[in-house]
Amino acid sequence: MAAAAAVENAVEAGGDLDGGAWSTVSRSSYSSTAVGGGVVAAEEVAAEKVAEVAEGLAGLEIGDRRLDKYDIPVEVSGEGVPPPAVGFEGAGLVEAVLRNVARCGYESPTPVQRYAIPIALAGRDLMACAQTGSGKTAAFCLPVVSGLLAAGGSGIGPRERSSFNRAAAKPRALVLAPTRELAAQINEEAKKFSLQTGLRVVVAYGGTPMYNQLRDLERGADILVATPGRLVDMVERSRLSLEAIKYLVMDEADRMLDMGFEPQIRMIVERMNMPRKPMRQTMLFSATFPPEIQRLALDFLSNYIFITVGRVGSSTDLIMQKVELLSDGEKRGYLLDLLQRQSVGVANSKQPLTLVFVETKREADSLRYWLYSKGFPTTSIHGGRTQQERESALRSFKTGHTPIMVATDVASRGLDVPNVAHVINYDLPKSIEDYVHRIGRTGRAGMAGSATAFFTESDHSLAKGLLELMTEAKQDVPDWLVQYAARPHHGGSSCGGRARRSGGSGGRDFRQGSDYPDYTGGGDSYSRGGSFSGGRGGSGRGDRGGRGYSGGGRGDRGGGYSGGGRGDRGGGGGYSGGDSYRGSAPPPRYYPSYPMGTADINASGWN
Ligand SMILES: Nc1ncnc2c1ncn2[C@@H]1O[C@H](COP(=O)(O)OP(=O)(O)OP(=O)(O)O)[C@@H](O)[C@H]1O
Repeated sequence: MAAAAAVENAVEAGGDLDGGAWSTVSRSSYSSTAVGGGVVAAEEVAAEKVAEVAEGLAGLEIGDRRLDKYDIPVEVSGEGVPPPAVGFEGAGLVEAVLRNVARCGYESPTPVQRYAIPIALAGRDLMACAQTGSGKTAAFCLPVVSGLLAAGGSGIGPRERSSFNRAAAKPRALVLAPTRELAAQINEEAKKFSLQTGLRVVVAYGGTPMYNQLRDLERGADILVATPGRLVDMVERSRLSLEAIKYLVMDEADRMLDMGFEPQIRMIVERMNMPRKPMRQTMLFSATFPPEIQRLALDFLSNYIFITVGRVGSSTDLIMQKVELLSDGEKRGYLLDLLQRQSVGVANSKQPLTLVFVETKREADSLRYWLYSKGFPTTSIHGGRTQQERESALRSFKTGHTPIMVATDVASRGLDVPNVAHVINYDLPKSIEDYVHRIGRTGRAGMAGSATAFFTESDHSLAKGLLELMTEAKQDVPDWLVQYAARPHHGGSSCGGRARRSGGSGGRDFRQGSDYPDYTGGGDSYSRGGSFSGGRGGSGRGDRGGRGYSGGGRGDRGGGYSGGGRGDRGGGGGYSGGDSYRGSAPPPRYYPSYPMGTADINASGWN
């Protein structure tokens, strides 16, 4: 185990090395050990199931982009909604930004971009919910960059922030993200879209010395991308002022507003010197938006427009989802077999990029060493590693040096690693939202991907959510999952029933629920798309017909699903299905479990 760790450390240390670090343990030796070394009792696992999963993976056309897969219904609600853009040229972006869009090779906008860009350029607040990998980053970056350029000038000239006077930097746009890696990634994207515009994009996140980031800020910042903790620190040291903020964006907004981050977000937005909400423009983006979070977000938004691409929290059908019923004792053997089989038939027995999610930091390390000892080049990313180790691990994974990465939820949101072929939920997450984000690390930007979940008895409370999600994404659902979903479950920490509320009242914008008193009910609400025609009740799914799935066109949003209940949350309910809030009592707050099973957000690695 120690030897494996030493080897991997050497690899990670040289994540971007040429073959140097690898000369100690060659890739081919891994492969041959892996293939020949199926020492763990493969007979303990259902071999034919493994073969089926591996086969499915082999059949994926990973290199074949299908951006049309995102052409699914878009619903927009709110007052005075600007019409969607047809192409980037007609979206109202300034010329310099259009040039950068072309440099990125984007030919046409994805649906969330088509709708969000004109709304953002019109100066409207926005809550946008679109599937993982569907281009939300550009959907907020492009209008922000364009808007800043159109407004002219730079927020702060370098002279004002020389290291002599140490005046606080005053960015005009702030993008908040929950993890350091995601902040770094958004920073890179924003830089691409700001190329040759004169705008400066600066990033600030924890885990690294502040000194360099402060130096960078002092040189001027038009757009600041930050994690909340580091941002608060910089403001408190008077090195950063939020008084000039015109644009506030929260990426992974439901995570930013959940119990872990909400206090920091409130401090940043409400108690520092940021302009009040009608004076700034606020935009929230995520692939999932539980209604209780939508409600909470009202504090930050002003007369906003709500966009949803597909259903709130849905997953793209670019991802082939499988779920396997296992006992805890079977997991390792099954995983090993799966990994061995997925490299069979691939040139040099090379492993496709595979992300394995586990629940704890400890399990991440343990599994990483174990896989290493079995001959698989594996790295890990979790909050217990130093930032340098985390970045090195991510690099090593991206470049394929260690094509298997064991991760906790620190890697579940936002990370855009091209060509991740397979996401394995070795441990299922506590909530279906986290599941949606995790599997969304594959099947991005129109590429196909595969996701396998190891379901054990203790995941019972997630069954209903999984069933609904997989059914909606037109996946094959095993009978045992249907049975689990039908059985009542008690207690447990999962919130599987929470997330997959179907639109009992038909609306996904929670303002359309009957208990939202301030909403006039007016405004423009319309939907586009329509590829949901036919629903799912019929074709091949009749076996579940008696289970309350109404199917049938778009009515499937409102009908069949019973909602899942909130009993597991102890609050006793209030939700009766649908995204609308129906209880008369104040809503229970959304208290998700922390990614690493700790209540300390810093220790968890989320910031
Ligand atoms: N219009 C476009 N044409 C082609 N590729 C695009 C377009 N817009 C975005 N992409 C690419 O799609 C990939 C996914 O985009 P992005 O990371 O913004 O997704 P996302 O919706 O934020 O996902 P997540 O919910 O996981 O954070 C990126 O590699 C990005 O470069």
